[in-house]
Amino acid sequence: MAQYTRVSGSVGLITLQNPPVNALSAAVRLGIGEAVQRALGDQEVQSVVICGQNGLFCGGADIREFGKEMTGPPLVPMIHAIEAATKPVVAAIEGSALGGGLELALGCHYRISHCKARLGLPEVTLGLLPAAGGTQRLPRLIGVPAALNLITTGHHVTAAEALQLGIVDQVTEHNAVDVAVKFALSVTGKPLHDRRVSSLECPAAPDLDSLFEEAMLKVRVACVQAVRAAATLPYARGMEREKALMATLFGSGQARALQYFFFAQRAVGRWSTPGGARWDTSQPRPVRTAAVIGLGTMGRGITVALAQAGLSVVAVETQAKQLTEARKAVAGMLKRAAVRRGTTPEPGSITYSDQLQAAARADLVIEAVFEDMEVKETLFRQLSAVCRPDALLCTNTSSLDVDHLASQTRHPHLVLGMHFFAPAQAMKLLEVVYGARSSPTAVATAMQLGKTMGKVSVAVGNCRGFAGNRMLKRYLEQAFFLLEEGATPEGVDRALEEFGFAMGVFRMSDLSGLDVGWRVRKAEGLAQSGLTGPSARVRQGRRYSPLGDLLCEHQRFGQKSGRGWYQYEPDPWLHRFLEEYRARHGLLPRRIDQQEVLERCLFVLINEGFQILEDRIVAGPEDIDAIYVLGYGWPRHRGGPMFYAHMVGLERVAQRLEHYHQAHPEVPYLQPCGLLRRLVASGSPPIHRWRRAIAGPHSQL
Ligand SMILES: CC(C)(COP(=O)(O)OP(=O)(O)OC[C@H]1O[C@@H](n2cnc3c(N)ncnc32)[C@H](O)[C@@H]1OP(=O)(O)O)[C@@H](O)C(=O)NCCC(=O)NCCSC(=O)C[C@@H](O)CCCCCCCCCCCCC(=O)O
Repeated sequence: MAQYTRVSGSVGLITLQNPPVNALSAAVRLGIGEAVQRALGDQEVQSVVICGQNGLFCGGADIREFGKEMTGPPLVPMIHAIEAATKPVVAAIEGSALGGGLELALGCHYRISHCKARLGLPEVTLGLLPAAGGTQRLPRLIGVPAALNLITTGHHVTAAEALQLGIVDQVTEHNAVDVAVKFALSVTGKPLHDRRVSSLECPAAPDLDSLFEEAMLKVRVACVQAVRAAATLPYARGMEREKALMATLFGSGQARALQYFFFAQRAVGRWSTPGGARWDTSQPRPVRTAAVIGLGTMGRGITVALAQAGLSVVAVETQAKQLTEARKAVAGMLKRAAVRRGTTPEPGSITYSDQLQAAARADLVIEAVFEDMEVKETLFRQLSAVCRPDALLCTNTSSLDVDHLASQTRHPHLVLGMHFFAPAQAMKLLEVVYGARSSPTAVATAMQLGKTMGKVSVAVGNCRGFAGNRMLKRYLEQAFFLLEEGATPEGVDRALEEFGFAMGVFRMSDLSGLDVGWRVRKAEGLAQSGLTGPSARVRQGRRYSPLGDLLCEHQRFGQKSGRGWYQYEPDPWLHRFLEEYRARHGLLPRRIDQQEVLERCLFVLINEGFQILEDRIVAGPEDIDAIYVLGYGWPRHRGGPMFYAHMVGLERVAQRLEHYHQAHPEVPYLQPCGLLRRLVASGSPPIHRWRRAIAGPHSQL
């Protein structure tokens, strides 16, 4: 797992070999330790170079080993042995040096980096801290302020930035290993004491105390405490502190959730459908030219996302005024993004037209017109006539029936949903919605295109609301019911925000606009005005809350109209309105605590997630978790709704749902769904076994 060779006569070359990212697994650590001993014991060898195979230095500790019993030699003494070596050791950094990978490089006496490499200590994003000396060596090398920034944010830096900060000694455009070998020859025999980072004094910085106090407020407390130890304690005591702090983090729920989510985001790429199509047997088609139809907010964002991914984009809008505004808005978005990245915008890849005919030569078309079935039906018929027969026709609908739209075209196997989240140029999530007739190639092509745009694409079956909005509906309804029963928007939002959501459900609803859901409910025949008496709160045989509809009837559409669930000016209207509403319907308000808010809103959403798994709308719990963390603001440090259910315990989730169902029998989906009950009955297997437990006719449940 680490190859040792001698090159250029006197340089021992140690190559980490653990594809795909040369993570520091037990075997790699063992291999490095043995290779270092060999190099130091070899009389012919005067200096050593450490590199990674396949152009990537090292992605850090092997995260898959966390949570299991540690085997193999530990990392910290191995890095100490490298630093203590009496022959110069040079790290040749290509690709990435992250986490333990950078800590290994910091233990070397010199670091040479390829110009395209990225370096960083991202442990904090996994709920950990850099505990292989990272919190002690980096501040000694680049000073406390810069080290604190890198360690507490987990940000990666480019090779040029690393050179400026003093993390690396040289940056090259050539083969970094060749350059490092030459460099190693040139430093043979030079004194090493000043090159051992652990022996350096932390550079003095003014007002360190207030810097630490300020950083403490930004929550990465363990990281800050570890770096403070570097600034105030001798190296050996700092290392003890680093280890003790890491031990408190290691088994924490947050660390487990963040590490789970790291792999979940990657697992969704290995998609499959109940029809048997799979990521590894389906070939994506190349997409060079894409057309976007409809240049409202979503269409503009999608145009930018496609252009930034290097595609030629044909942007079509039939209304002249909207087209002119869109052209300006897109140019502005591209300019701002280029300024942020320090590049120049390339608007040349976008052509604009007011004619659908302009989409005729596109490989793939994404429509983002008004969310109305009739409008979209007509458009799909037109696209089917105008576009190439092999063009993929995609809809950005957030809830309409993809199969129905496919049936309007001549080639239904080439029709898909590509559900972007606003703002489309920035949000990481893409739901790729396959219909009953979508071909595996079509799914693979849309999934690949999402990846090219830098998104996490999740394959989702066609159903009302797909995965994300279908679950959201249950969550929103519970929040409305809680208001009926005595809760306030502030109280519900507070509970959800303390749980970790960036925004509670009512604040989120105000931001996205209450009229959007109202329009959908009207189209579904749910929202009806003027109903009174008990029938006002029952629709289609189930409990229904018309509160959202009533707010819209009072022109309270959220932030866009200045008022929604909140008033953006002093106005006691909403609480009075709720009191009158409860009195009118004979509802006795009661005190609702935070636990009930969380259980009602979150467990019902989780229950719908289990139903979605059971319906085979998605292939596994990771899909739902990726959708909720990346698209709906579920706190990442809680791993996603399905991981949260696993952490809480399936039995408890099922029990609490049952409890609420007994209290509210008119809400059928509070009843634990079949899959959840079967998982509990089969002993609540851990989340990584659910996929297998659910799969196909051979289900173990
Ligand atoms: C490296 C990347 C930038 C590459 O990106 P790319 O897009 O090219 O590829 P993918 O991201 O798709 O990855 C490909 C593939 O590889 C898997 N993978 C990536 N990184 C790792 C990894 N580090 N470990 C394992 N597997 C990895 C990935 O999952 C993909 O496979 P899949 O099957 O899922 O498709 C990019 O991959 C990336 O950013 N990687 C993560 C980088 C990172 O976060 N590194 C930090 C790791 S944590 C770390 O290094 C900790 C160190 O500080 C050392 C700690 C020392 C511990 C000492 C402990 C002492 C304390 C005592 C504790 C007490 C214990 C007790 O009490 O029990």
